[in-house]
Amino acid sequence: MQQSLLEFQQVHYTYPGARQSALNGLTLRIPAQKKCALIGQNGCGKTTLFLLANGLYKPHSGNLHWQSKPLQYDRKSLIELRQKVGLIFQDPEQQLVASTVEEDISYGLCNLGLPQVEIQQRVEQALVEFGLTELAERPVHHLSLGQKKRVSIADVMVLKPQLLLLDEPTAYLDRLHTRNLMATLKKIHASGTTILMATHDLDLVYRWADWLFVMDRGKLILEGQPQDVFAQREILEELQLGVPLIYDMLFAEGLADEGPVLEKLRQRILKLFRYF
Ligand SMILES: Nc1ncnc2c1ncn2[C@@H]1O[C@H](COP(=O)(O)OP(=O)(O)OP(=O)(O)O)[C@@H](O)[C@H]1O
Repeated sequence: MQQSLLEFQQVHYTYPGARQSALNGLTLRIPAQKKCALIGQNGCGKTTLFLLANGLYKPHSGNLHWQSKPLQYDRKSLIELRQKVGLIFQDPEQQLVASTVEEDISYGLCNLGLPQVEIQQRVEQALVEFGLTELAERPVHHLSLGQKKRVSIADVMVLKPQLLLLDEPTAYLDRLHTRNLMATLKKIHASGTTILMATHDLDLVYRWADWLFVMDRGKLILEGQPQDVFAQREILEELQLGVPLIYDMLFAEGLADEGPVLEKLRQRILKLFRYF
């Protein structure tokens, strides 16, 4: 069995004052080294899962394990956990805290109390890696959304997390910025980081992910390789999620069971989107 980084076991979480649970017995393992996608209707609990994954919230019942060890919620353990699990919010405004790009990227490192020389080195490296050198002195509120997104990724990646969580990272991004973001994620994954991305873009899931989770009403409903999950069209239609365009076309042409046809098309699509 593949090693898991983070595991949810029968996790329940209900927001204060809410009548229904946001997570309702969620059991899910995030496999190490994978590019995982998480899909589900609005309100099914994706963001809540992320907030529990990096210890911002604590389960009301059930457990979370990091590399088979139960999460601890004392201050020191949470600081350690947040170094290992980086969370990028959908809206970068929620994440940017300092006045300039450079200060923003150094913020998390300063909180760790690292020596100034190391902070400087890591910030400079992150500025180069994420194409932000020319924006280093710029006030963060003067940046475009795509640039803010890059800064928010740099803020998290400078801490060298093992697991990167992205909540709808392509929301509000145009085609060019989506492409740039996916190229950045490719590099991040190649450097050994496991990624879990929540998204509503099924075509992107099909092209990018190598493992897919489907949630409904606070629970995991399906998981597997995207092609196996998307083949379960009836369940996905029942959940009102649909399937990627390629599956829609194949089903319409009655070719969905033609494994070789599907594989040929898959290879063609992956070739067209090599940067993914
Ligand atoms: N701060 C909050 N207080 C009360 N209820 C909340 C709060 N945040 C989320 N919820 C509820 O918890 C449930 C899960 O919400 P969550 O944001 O995790 O869903 P999601 O799958 O991320 O949705 P989306 O796709 O719209 O981002 C929803 O019913 C939502 O209304």
